Amino acid sequence: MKIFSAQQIYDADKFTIEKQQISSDVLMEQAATKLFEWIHARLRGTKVQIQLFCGIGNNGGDGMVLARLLHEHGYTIKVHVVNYSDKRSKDFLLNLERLKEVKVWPDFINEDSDLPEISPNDIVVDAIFGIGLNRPPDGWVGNLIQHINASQAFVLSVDVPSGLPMDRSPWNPVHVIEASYVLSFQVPKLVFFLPETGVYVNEWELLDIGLDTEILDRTDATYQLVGRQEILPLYRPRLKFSHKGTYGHSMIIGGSYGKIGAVQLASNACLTTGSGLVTVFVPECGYQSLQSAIPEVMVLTDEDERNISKITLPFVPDVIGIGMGIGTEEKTAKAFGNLLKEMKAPMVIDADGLNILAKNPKMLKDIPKNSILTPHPKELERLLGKWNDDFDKLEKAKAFALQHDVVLVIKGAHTIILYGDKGFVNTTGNPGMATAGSGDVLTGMITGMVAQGYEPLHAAIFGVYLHGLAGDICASQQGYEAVKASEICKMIGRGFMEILSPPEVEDREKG
Ligand SMILES: NC(=O)C1=CN([C@@H]2O[C@H](COP(=O)(O)OP(=O)(O)OC[C@H]3O[C@@H](n4cnc5c(N)ncnc54)[C@H](O)[C@@H]3O)[C@@H](O)[C@H]2O)[C@@H](O)CC1
Ligand SMILES: Nc1ncnc2c1ncn2[C@@H]1O[C@H](COP(=O)(O)OP(=O)(O)O)[C@@H](O)[C@H]1O
Ligand SMILES: [K+]
Repeated sequence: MKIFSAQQIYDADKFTIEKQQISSDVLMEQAATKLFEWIHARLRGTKVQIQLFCGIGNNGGDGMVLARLLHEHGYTIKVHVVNYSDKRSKDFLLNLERLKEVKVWPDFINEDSDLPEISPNDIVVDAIFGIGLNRPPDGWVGNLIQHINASQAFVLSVDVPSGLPMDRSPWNPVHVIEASYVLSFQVPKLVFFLPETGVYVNEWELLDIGLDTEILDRTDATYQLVGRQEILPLYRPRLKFSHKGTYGHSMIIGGSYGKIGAVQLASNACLTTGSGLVTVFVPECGYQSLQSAIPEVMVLTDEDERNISKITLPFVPDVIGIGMGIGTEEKTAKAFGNLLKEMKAPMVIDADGLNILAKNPKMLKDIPKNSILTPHPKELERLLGKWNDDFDKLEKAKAFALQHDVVLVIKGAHTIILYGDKGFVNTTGNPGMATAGSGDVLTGMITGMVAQGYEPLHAAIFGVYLHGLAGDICASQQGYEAVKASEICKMIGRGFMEILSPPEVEDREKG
């Protein structure tokens, strides 16, 4: 699903109005009717007080229409106009008049007003700012936002949490509505998925407000949200007359004394994802444990007991997954550097493999074509240097991926895969996966997908989605805390099955 920028949303708005020959207030009425229907379906007339805080732009206009519809259906409402500017939008004014016509008189809040009382049992509708926010809210508006956040009431944000800009981090982190639920119009917004701004969005859902499908189809979005719909077409079915050679030979290189488990997790995940053959290359000390833990995996060892010092491969693998638990010893860095020079096979580079690259940037030019890098934020910072905010991070990361012609997987709650000028935002996964070794499992999985012939970008997108899905299945069975990397690995098969035939109620793509 495409993620639009604010400008693209305004353009789609304009196009729809022109093509469908409607006036902008009709679109506003449509949007607010969807909001109303959503609320009405859940409250069914419950006698709860709904306090609507409406700005003076079109987000506030949506709030005005919603207030009228709620009033007409007998709900108890209180309407506040947050009067932060005298540049009121045309449709806000129109709908303010329509609200007065049904005898609802909003109170106007300005700099000098007392903060309205909000009970924890109230429902707050936040329609102060939408995607038009382009400068910091005034101090008193910020205070009102803090007051709403402190109320413990359920806060339903219209389109986006007020105070959240669409293209940068907030000016003041406490002057943003902490939404219990966001009902967002038509398309998801990138801010919902980034660590600095996603925290304001507890849950979100899209409302189809009837923007024209032609413009939605035609608009080229930089970022896409990846759900099952995007994953299913990438799936490569196993063929009846295939054999293990059909699905590639993966090489997993990593480990050091005390960190052989990382290789065990990665190679097991690689096999479980479907790689036909898997060989690992580890320091001598890893031999026994690997041979006894995973009988399906073949083991090659370095001449060094504790660290990788010289990588000699007796065959050319289809893909190499490298870096987990490998350490950053000088001899290891050298061995890795030589491998990069000699090897043409694509690589999936993780963990200390990335740290070695960050310390030795000259090695970057030797990364084989079609390779994938899987940093977590700290590893990414070592590669890129510091960034100002999440948007700056994405720009810098995109430039890095382009310059070195790699697929860059930025791991996190919503892992983002960057390639060329495009980004793919993952929707699966959960905080249970913040656990030792879950990244090693991911590296093994992506390696296994490349081995089977998935294009590198598809291997990364599919692998990340499947990894999160396996983690979600684990969490659904035993709760977040008990999720362990080895358990994620055990659920890979179930993950595939769920992609191919999902359970009846599918709600994983919600925020
Ligand atoms: N296609 C869509 O998605 C539709 C969007 N609509 C609504 O329209 C909203 C956007 O409306 P607007 O463009 O009017 O913008 P907002 O309602 O977000 O903001 C109001 C206006 O205040 C000004 N402003 C920005 N930051 C300010 C600040 N810190 N202090 C004071 N003034 C500030 C801006 O000039 C802006 O136009 C959307 O979020 C959505 O709620 C709907 O009405 C209908 C269709
Ligand atoms: N809060 C979270 N929500 C969803 N996924 C998460 C969360 N925390 C971590 N993950 C996922 O778990 C993995 C952690 O990887 P990493 O930090 O490299 O772990 P390790 O080094 O222990 O293997 C990544 O794929 C990341 O996306
Ligand atoms: K809002």
